[in-house]
Amino acid sequence: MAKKASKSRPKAKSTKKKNPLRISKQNKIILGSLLILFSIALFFSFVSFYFTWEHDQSLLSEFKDRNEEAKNLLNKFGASISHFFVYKGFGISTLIIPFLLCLSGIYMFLGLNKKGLLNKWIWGLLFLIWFSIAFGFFATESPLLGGLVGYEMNDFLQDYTGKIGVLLLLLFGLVFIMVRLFNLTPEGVAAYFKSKRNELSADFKNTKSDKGSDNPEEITKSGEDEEPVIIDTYTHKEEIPHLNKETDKKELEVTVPENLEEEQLAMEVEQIVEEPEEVDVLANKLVDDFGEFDPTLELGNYKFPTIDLLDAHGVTGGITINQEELEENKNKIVDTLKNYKIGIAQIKATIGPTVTLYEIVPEAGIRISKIKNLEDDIALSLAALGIRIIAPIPGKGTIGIEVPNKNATIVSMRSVIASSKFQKAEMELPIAFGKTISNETFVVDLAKMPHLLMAGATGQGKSVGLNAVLTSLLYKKHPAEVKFILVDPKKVELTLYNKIERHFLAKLPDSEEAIITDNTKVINTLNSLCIEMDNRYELLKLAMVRNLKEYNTKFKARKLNPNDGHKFLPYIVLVIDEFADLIMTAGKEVETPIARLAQLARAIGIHLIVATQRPSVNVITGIIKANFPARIAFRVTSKIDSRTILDAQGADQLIGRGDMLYTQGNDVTRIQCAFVDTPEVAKITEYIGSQRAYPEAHELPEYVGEDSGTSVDYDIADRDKMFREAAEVIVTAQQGSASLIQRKLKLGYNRAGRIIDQLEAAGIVGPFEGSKARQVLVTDLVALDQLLENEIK
Ligand SMILES: Nc1ncnc2c1ncn2[C@@H]1O[C@H](COP(=O)(O)OP(=O)(O)OP(=O)(O)O)[C@@H](O)[C@H]1O
Repeated sequence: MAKKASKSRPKAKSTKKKNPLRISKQNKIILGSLLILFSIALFFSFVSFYFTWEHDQSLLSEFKDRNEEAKNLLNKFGASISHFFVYKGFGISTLIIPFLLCLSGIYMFLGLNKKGLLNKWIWGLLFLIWFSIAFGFFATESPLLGGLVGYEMNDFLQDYTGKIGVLLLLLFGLVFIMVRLFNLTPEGVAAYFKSKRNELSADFKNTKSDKGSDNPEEITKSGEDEEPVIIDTYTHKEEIPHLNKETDKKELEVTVPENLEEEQLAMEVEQIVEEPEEVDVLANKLVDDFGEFDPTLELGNYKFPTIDLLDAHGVTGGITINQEELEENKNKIVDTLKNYKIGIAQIKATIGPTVTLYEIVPEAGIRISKIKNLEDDIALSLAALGIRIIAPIPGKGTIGIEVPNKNATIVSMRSVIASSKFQKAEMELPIAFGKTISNETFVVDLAKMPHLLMAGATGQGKSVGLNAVLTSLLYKKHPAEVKFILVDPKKVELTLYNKIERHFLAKLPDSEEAIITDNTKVINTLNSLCIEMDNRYELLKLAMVRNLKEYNTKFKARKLNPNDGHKFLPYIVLVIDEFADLIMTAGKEVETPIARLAQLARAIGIHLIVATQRPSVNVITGIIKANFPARIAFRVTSKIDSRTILDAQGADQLIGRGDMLYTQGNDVTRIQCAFVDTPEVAKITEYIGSQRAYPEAHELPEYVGEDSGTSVDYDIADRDKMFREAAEVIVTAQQGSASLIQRKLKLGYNRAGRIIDQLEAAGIVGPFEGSKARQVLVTDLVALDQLLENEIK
C-alpha cells in the first residue's frame, strides 16, 4: 500500500508542471515557421553536400576564418552540419531529418494534434537507421550513402553475426516495416499479383485480338469476343473476394457512382423545371429588393456591453494549486480507506476552482457501497465541509471524492463571458453558469432546458446565479431578440434592471413598473403570458411551422405577411425570484398558469426561471417539478430539500458561495457559479440603458382579472372598454360567440366570455345554449346604436 501511495506522487506533480510548458498560439506560429525554415536550410545543405563535400572537407577546421569560403549552398554552416549528419551520421538517409523537422514545423504552425506527429517521428527514425545500415551493408564502396553510423553499425553487427546475420536482420527490419506500416500480408501480396496477372492476360488477349483483326475472317470473331473478355476480367476480380477488397472496391466505386451521378443530375434538372410556389416568388422578390428582414434594425446602432464592464475579482492567472494540500488530502483519503480495509489501485486528482476531485479506483473485489457508506468518516478525517462522494462516476469506472479547496478561487463572470466556449456558442439563449470541477466553462442553452428551477438556502448564491443568467443573455442577445419579465417580491434584487426597461423588459399595458414586485400583478402577468402563448401558437399554426425558431426564420425570409398579424417574435424569459413567497400567498392561482406555461411554452419561446429559498414539497409541487427538468441546487440545509430539488442528495453537502449542482434530467454536474457583483450589473444596465431605446417596454397582451368584472356586469359604467366594439362585431357577424370576439379583437378567453355576459345583460345576445352559438337579438348596426343610446337616456 505504501508503495502504491508513493507511486501516485509524481502524477500529482505532473499536473502542476503542465502549465509552464504550454506554448501560446503566437509562439507556436513562430516556432513552427522557424522549424520549417531550418528544415529547408538543412535540406539544401545536405543535398549540396554531395556535390561539394570534397572541396569543403578541408575547410572544416578553418571554420572561424572569415576569409575561407565553402562551396556548400549554406556555406560553412551547411558544410559543417552536413559533415556531422551525413558523413559522420547516417549518410543519404539523413534527408529524412529535414523532412521530419519540416513536418513538425507545419504541425506546430497549424496547431495540429501532436499524436500523429510522434508516430511519424518514430517511423522516420526507424527508416533512417534501417537505410543507413542497408547502405552500409550494400554500398561499402560509397561511404557517403550509409554514413559513418551505417558503416560502424555494420561493422559491429558483422563482428557478432557475420554477413548473413546482418542480411537476415535487415530482411527482418524490412518485413517489420512492411507489415506494421503498410499492413502487408501474404494474402494481400498474393491477391495483388493475381489481379495483376488477370489484367495482363486481359491485355494480352486484347492485343491478340487486335493483331488478329488483320485477318478479315476474324474481324467478326474478335468483335464478338471483346465483351466476354471484359466480363471475364470482372468475374475474375470478383473471385478475389476478401483479401483485395480495397482495390476491388475502388474499381467498383469508379464505375457505379459515375452512372449514379449522371442520373442524379438528370433528376435535379427536372426539379428545377418545377414551378416555385407563389409565396416563395413574392418572398424571394421582397428579399431581393429589401434584403432579409432584420429585427435589430430599429435599434441598429445598439452596442453590446463590453467585457471591461465586468470585474476580474482579483483573479488573474488560473487556479493556484497547493501541492501540500493535495498531498495531505490524498494521504488522508488513502489512510482512511485503509483503516476500513479498502485498498486503492489508483488515485488521480482534478483541481477545480472550489473543489478538487479525487478519482480512485479501488482494488478488485471491493464493494462500492462500502466506500459510499464511509462518506462521513472521510469527511471527518479530512476535517472539511462539503465532501461529496460519487460512486461510481457515471461513464467512468472510478469513484469520485470531491474535497473543497482550502482557498477557493472566485470564478469571475468576466472569465466565463470571455471564454471562447461562450463566445462561440451557437445557441439560441446561451447561458454561462460558471466552471465545472475540471475548470471548463459550463455553457448551456436555456431554449433547450427549456425551463429552470433554482433552489438554495438563503445567502448561498441564488441571486448571483440569477444575475449570471441575465448577464449572459445581455452579452449575447440584441434587445429585439429577447425580453425579460422580472418578478421580484423582495423588491431589491432585480431593481437594477429597471434601467433597461425599454430595451429588454416586457410588461402589462397599464402597469407603471416593469419589474413586478406585487403578488397580485404576478397573477395577471402569468395569465397575460398564457394569452401571449395562445396567440403565438395561433401564429405558428398559420405559418405552418413547429417552433419559434422556424417561425422567425420564415418571417425573416419575408414569407409571412405582417398584414396577417405576423411579426418577429422575441424570446420571453420570465424570471421569478422567491417563488415560495408567491405560492404561499397566491397558491393555485399562480400554480395553474405556471404549470400551463411550463408544459406548453417551450416551442413558442417562452422560458421560465423560477428561484426559491424553500425547496419544500408544498412549494415545488409535483406538477411544477414534472415540468422543470433543468434544476440547479445551491447549498440547502437538509437532505430532504436536496431530494426535492434534484431527486438526489448532495446539495446539502455543498459549501455555499455559488457552489452548485446542475441537472438536466440525468447526471448531476458540480459547478462553481460565476460571480457577478451588484456594481457590475449596475454598470452593464447603465451601459445599455444610456443607449437609444424603444419608445416603450415590450407590451404583453391585456388581461383583465377574474374578479374585476363579475359584480358589475349589469352596471353600464363598468362595462368592458371593448364592449361596444364587441357588440358591433357580434351584430355584424350575427353570431353570438365568445371565440369570435376573441379572434377579432385579440382578447383572452376569459375577457371575451365576460363581454358576452355583459352583451347578454344588455339584451344584445340571447342566453347560453350549450354548444350552439348564442342568438343575436339585434339585427343590424343601426338598431344597435339605438339600443345603446336608449340605455344612456
Ligand atoms: N458565485 C459566487 N462566487 C463567490 N461568492 C459568491 C457567489 N455567489 C454568492 N457569493 C457570495 O454569497 C453572498 C450571497 O449571495 P446571494 O445574495 O446570491 O445569496 P442568495 O441565495 O440570493 O440569498 P438570499 O436568498 O438571501 O437573497 C454574496 O454576497 C457573495 O459574497
